[in-house]
Amino acid sequence: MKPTSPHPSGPPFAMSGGHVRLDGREVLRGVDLVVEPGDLLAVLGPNGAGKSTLVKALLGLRPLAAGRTEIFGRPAARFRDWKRVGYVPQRLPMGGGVPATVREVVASGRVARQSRWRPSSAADRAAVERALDAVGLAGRARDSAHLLSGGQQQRVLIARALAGEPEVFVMDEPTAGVDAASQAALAGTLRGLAEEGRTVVLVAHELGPLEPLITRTVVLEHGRVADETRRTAPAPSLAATRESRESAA
Ligand SMILES: Nc1ncnc2c1ncn2[C@@H]1O[C@H](COP(=O)(O)OP(=O)(O)OP(=O)(O)O)[C@@H](O)[C@H]1O
Repeated sequence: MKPTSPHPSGPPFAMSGGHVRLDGREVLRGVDLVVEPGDLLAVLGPNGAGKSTLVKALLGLRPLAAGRTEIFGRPAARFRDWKRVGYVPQRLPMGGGVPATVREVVASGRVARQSRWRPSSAADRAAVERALDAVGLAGRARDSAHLLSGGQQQRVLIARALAGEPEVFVMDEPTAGVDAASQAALAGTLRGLAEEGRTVVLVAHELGPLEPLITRTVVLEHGRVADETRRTAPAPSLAATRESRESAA
């Protein structure tokens, strides 16, 4: 994987005063959150607190009723550089379409890097194989993804995001209903991402084996940030980046 961009145009995510209304109910109620490069941030909180809504809003998948949110310095609605962001949804969308193999699902993570003018290359194929290896599914690459266990399907989704080699990962409950082997595989993957200085935002009920890797937690309750803890300082170079940005603001 390539290292994190040395010239980020802004923090991976910055939300200020974020409100989201769903079915007439305020589900997020004035959230301020800046995700710094290199953060391994866990969004915690009880059922219905708004955790999934927060990460979807950070990605621009839930429009804000008030406030603003930016991805790498651009308003989420106008952000286009999706190869910088990898999203791991809660579960594999299994429609009635043709069953895809594990490799095909993972290869779809390269789409933001391809175009009509630049079809699949050796680099794309190598990234897909690395991602399959990283989650321990290289031996299942030809299997139908929908025949795998819930934990293995979760690993396929993580591999799909890894294959895109983004700078920042957003994972919605990657540990929910996942077997111990898949949780351990995820912890190993996160350790590798942390060592590379990648940024991860993940939603979780319980951290389990991920606990020692998390550098920062945000606890949501009733759509507000009820508690925020930084466990580890960001790397000095990243802290310096933030200071210079703050002094420029
Ligand atoms: N599409 C939707 N339309 C209407 N209400 C929604 C929608 N999605 C979520 N909600 C409601 O918004 C609230 C927050 O939901 P959200 O999924 O963000 O919470 P959460 O903290 O992720 O919960 P969980 O831990 O159970 O996944 C809940 O009360 C939920 O019922």
